[in-house]
Amino acid sequence: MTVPGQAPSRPPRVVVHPDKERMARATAARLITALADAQTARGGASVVLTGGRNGNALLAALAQAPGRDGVDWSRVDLWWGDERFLPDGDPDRNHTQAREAFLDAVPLDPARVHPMPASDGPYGADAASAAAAYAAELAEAASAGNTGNTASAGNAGNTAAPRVPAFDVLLLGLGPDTHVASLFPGHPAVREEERTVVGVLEAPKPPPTRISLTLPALRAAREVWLLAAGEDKAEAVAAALEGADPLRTPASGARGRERTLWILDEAAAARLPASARE
Ligand SMILES: O=C(O)[C@H](O)[C@@H](O)[C@H](O)[C@H](O)COP(=O)(O)O
Repeated sequence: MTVPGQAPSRPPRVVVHPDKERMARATAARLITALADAQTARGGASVVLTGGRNGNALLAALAQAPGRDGVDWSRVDLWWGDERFLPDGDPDRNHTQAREAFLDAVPLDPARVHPMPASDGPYGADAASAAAAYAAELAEAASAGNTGNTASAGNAGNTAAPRVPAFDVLLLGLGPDTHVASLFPGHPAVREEERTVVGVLEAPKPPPTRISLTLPALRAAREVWLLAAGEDKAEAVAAALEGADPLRTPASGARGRERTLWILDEAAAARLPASARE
């Protein structure tokens, strides 16, 4: 039995594209189809965006995609899996980069765009309070059921567990150290089982202060798509797909309730056995 909020037993699937440009274009088409299907089934759709080069390349491809009007963007909720805790508009913020790549290209409903707080916002430099505020925003959306579906996150069986929407698609980039979102190997955030969003201090990837969804929150998504391109990711991809301990290999703990999809280019797939590919 699959317990909401816990890793399901269905194994991840792997798709490999010839190079990172074609990977971005194909993933944009795949995302358009997934969101249009979600809208047909449930009225709205929700997607969790990721920072990093592959996440931004996907958004740029989405802005250019011929089929993008197949989605009613005014009925899409956009969330973020993590954020670099910097002032609003800082060029290194994931929100700023997403805005430049995509957000201004489609008719989104501003009320359904949910950036994580900035370090010059109401919580000042207090990343923990900013994270708690984002957790509250997620919980409110979950209880309002604004995507028509919600899921528990946190300790299974605990009815007081925090909740997040059952995101239709949650996107994650992959670090060479196997981090996803801002969950770095061995860091306290990767051990979090109760809270859905945490402040992350002393991250090994700059900037050091970040906000991140936790593994239980990531696992509330219907579908988790992990994006990796380049040979520097090949070892991390192989380790995560071998099912290594998520405390040391956070990517292996990122599973969707219905599907986990690894989307790779040839270079990132180089260390996988042929049997691991679709
Ligand atoms: O804000 C961030 O830095 C990220 O969300 C981070 O988890 C990123 O996705 C990976 O480090 C992969 O980044 P690349 O795609 O640039 O390799």
